[in-house]
Amino acid sequence: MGAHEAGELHSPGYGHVATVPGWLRPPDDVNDLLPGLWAQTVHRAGDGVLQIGGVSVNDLAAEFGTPAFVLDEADFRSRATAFRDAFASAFAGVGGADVYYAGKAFLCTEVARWIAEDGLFLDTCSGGELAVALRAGVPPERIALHGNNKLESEIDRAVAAGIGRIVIDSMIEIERVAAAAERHGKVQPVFIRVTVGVEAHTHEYVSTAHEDQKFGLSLAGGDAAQAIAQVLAKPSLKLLGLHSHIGSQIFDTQGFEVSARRLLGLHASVKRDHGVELPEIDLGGGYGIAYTSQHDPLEAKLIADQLAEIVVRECRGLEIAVPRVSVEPGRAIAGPSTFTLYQIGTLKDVSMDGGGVRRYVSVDGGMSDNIRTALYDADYSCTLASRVSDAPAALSRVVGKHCESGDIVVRDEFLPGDLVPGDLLAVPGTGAYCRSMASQYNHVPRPPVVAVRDGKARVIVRRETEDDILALDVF
Ligand SMILES: Cc1ncc(COP(=O)(O)O)c(C=O)c1O
Ligand SMILES: N[C@@H](CCCC[NH3+])C(=O)O
Repeated sequence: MGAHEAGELHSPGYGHVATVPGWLRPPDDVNDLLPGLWAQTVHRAGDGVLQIGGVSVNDLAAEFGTPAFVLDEADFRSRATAFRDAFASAFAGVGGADVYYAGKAFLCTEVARWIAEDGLFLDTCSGGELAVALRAGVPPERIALHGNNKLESEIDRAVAAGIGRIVIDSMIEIERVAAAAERHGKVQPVFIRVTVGVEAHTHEYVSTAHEDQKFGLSLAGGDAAQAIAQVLAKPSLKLLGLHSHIGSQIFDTQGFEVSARRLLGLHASVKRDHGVELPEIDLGGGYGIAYTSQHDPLEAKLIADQLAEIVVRECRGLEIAVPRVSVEPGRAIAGPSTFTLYQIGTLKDVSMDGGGVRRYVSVDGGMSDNIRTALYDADYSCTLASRVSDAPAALSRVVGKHCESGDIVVRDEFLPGDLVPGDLLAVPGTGAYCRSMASQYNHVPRPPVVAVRDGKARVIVRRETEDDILALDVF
């Protein structure tokens, strides 16, 4: 099957004509797994059935039901340790570096344990995430707390637990954290989140360092400098460093370079203006992953080496010592580790406005387990997982079971033309910001997370039940 003109594609054998993105091409073999999108152990076994961690998806569906998030433990942990090692080696001999896994991407007690066992740190951004981290036994000094509106109760709990850093996000919060530290008779280590004025090349909703948004204290407007002076004047706070996170799903280091340069400039001014050499700096997370063939992510080693080069060069120019650097990758560790396993319920060929027919493949989940397509126009890909097929590919749209026409999981994909109800579909790259952003919309219970390793599967987040949902109602 050859490539067609961008924009209009014909699905041989089915007469489907559909407008699709220019980058989408019919595959040579519809059973092929696109490289770079799947967790490391995923492949088709001899019988054609998708396997992960040595377990067949048909067995997983039979034992755990669908929809389910299926997580390759070895993949998750090897990405985490790859970041740990890449940053340790890139910053060895200069200031050193720490990797904070951003738990907002996906967090549960078991994952928090892996993070601690594997020698990473953990970035939390709510009382709930902090509770998971503490229950998992993550050493408090290895935990960070973020958030633009941390509740006083969250601040209190974090200070009481002795967490390693609270990232201050507003002037008001300086007083709140200082008061909590005084109450507990402690000196709380803090960072200040700085808005460095960078327009990250990503979706507006996940871009976080331009001026007109809710996070951080402005560098250009002088709020950051004012916050630094106020924090330094508080005996119950210890300013460890400055923080910047420019956004998420970013593929080039340009934005990080501008951000690091501005942050280090401010860092140097603290020494000049206050005579204080801050020991650390935090460059945030945001490294992109591949959801489709159009994405080309950077390897952890390349990211670490490039950031080290930028930081060392800037520090040399500013004639300051290289501070200890931390980064906060979430998506790049969790995202590729997981696919969502769905069962097909209905199939429908629908006439399109401009002529032609589009095949709608409805699955047993949808926008309640993956809101990213509706929220950010995110692109995903998918494959028939429970068998192989030699039927010609049909241009298809995978949709959920919710009460909205925007309930789309995979906007455009070539799937075998002979799909039937009961077939299983797998959508890769759903380890980050899918389970963590899941809802109970339409009272659809949230799927479990099943971790697979060395031929064994176990539930690490159980499936929600209708009883869980009913139990919330007071009547
Ligand atoms: C402060 C902070 N750190 C880290 C992250 C993790 O980002 P990502 O999952 O894109 O690496 C985020 C989310 O964008 C964030 O807001
Ligand atoms: N939830 C976003 C990322 C937000 C990152 C958190 N600051 C996404 O799915 O892309």
